Amino acid sequence: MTQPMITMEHVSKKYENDALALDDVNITINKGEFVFIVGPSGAGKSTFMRLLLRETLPSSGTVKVNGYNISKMKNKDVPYLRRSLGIVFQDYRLLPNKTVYENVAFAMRVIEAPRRLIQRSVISVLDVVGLKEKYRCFPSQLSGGEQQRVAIARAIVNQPSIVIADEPTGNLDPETTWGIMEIFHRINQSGTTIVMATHNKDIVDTMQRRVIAISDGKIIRDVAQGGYDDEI
Ligand SMILES: Nc1ncnc2c1ncn2[C@@H]1O[C@H](COP(=O)(O)OP(=O)(O)OP(=O)(O)O)[C@@H](O)[C@H]1O
Repeated sequence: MTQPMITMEHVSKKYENDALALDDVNITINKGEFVFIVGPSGAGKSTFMRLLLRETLPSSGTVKVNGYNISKMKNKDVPYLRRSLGIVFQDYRLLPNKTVYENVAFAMRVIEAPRRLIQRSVISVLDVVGLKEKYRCFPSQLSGGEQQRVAIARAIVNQPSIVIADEPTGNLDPETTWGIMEIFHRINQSGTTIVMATHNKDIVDTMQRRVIAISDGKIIRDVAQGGYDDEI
């Protein structure tokens, strides 16, 4: 049974300087999909991702994420939307003065999860990303790939139904990139929807998942299974 997690209907986004970043975008992303958002620099990928997080609002059209209508929802509900999403950035964004354990636990403390549940969940997700042994380390003691794995653990610890990743392997070497993609693959296998913006042709070509290509703010290709730029 298909269950829409993200829908965009006739979505356009014009910034104050009149730049048209998205132009009549229509898409549906269903539960369990793994979707790559690709396109050249300036195409509108980041704008697309920021709309999902409600970091910006559409100029027209309707964006729905996890049952929330991005334009109509109340400000007080924005934290609930964001907590229902796991978010991974290119630059990890870990808290430098907290340990690996504390960085991940923090995401559960803010929702006031019980202490026992926090302990159990943090250890479990650190195991998923292969960093259980490093729980006492600080981010500065880890490699870039390890830091990104902590960021992924933090993103999934509250069991989000959607993980949104903006260029998550952008700072990593090819070998480390594959380790990270393997983790995203496993998270997706467990039923979590994944939306990932990337410039990395190699990973898109190899993974053969849904590809949505944006150029000049328009969707120019949307294939259920494909590579970075085949058919263009
Ligand atoms: N805050 C903003 N104010 C004004 N214009 C913006 C803003 N953010 C993006 N734009 C413009 O909107 C268009 C799309 O930008 P966007 O950042 O979404 O592209 P992108 O595909 O993510 O690019 P990149 O791959 O380089 O990150 C560009 O023309 C950009 O200059």
